Amino acid sequence: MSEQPILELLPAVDIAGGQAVRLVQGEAGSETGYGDPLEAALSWQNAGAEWLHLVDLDAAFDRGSNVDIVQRIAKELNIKVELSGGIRDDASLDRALEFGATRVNLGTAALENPEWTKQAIARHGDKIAVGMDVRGTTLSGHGWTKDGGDLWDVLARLEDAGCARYVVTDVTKDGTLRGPNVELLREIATKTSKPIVASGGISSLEDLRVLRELVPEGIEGAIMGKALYSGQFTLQEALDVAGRR
Ligand SMILES: O=C(O)c1ccccc1N[C@@H]1O[C@H](COP(=O)(O)O)[C@@H](O)[C@H]1O
Repeated sequence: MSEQPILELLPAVDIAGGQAVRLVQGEAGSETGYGDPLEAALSWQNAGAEWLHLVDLDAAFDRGSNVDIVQRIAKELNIKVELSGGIRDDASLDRALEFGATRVNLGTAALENPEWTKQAIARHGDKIAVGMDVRGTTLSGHGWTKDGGDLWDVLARLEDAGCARYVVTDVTKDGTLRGPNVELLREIATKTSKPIVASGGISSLEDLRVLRELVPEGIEGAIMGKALYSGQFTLQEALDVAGRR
C-alpha cells in the first residue's frame, strides 16, 4: 500500500515595525501584533517546524526595512528559512542568501523586472521562488497595493524562465481564516509541473488535510499564519496532519 505523501508546513513570521504581525488581506493598518519576531521564530522551531516563512513587510510595502532582525533570525535558526519582502535587485538578493536563507521569494521584482528575474533564476535555480500574490487573476506587488499583470501571462513567462517554485497567495483570503483557495491552486497546478506552496486563508486542520490530498497534483506545502497565532490548532497538530511526525 502506498503511503500518503507529506505536505511541507511553513509557519510564518511577518515583521512590521520590528514586531511580528498578521495582516488581514495584506491591508496596511490591519495588523495584530504578536511580539518579538525572533521569539516567534524560535517558538515555531522549538515546536518542530522544518521551515520558517519570514517576511519583511515594511520592505514589501516600500516603507522601510527590518533587515537587522531578518538577519538575526536567519542566522539564529537552524531550520530552513524562506525569505520574502523587498528582494528586488542583486544587492538585496545576495544579502538574503548571505544571511543563510534557504530560498527567497520574489514578488514585485518578478512582475516589474522580468529580465533581472530571469537572470536571478538562471544564477540561483531553486533558491528562487516567485510569490504569486493574486486577487482574482490579477497579480499584485508593492505590498499588494499595485496591480502587476495577469496571472496566466506572468506564469507562462516564469515557466519560460525556468522558475523552480511558486508561492501562491490569494490576497483576499490572507489573514481571514476563510480557508485556502483550492480551486485557484489546482488550476495553477494544471499549468506548471513545478511545486506550489499554498498561502492565504488556512484556518483548520481540515484545510491542511485537503491540501495534503493535493500533493500529488503539485501542492508541495502550506504557509500558516493567523491560524497558528490565534490558536485554531497547534503546530504539532498541524505536523501530524501533514504527515511530518
Ligand atoms: O505576507 C504578507 O502578509 C504580505 C502582505 C502584503 C504584502 C506582501 C506580503 N508578503 C510577501 O512579501 C513578498 C513580496 O515582497 P516584494 O514585492 O518582493 O518586495 C511576497 O512573498 C508576499 O507574499
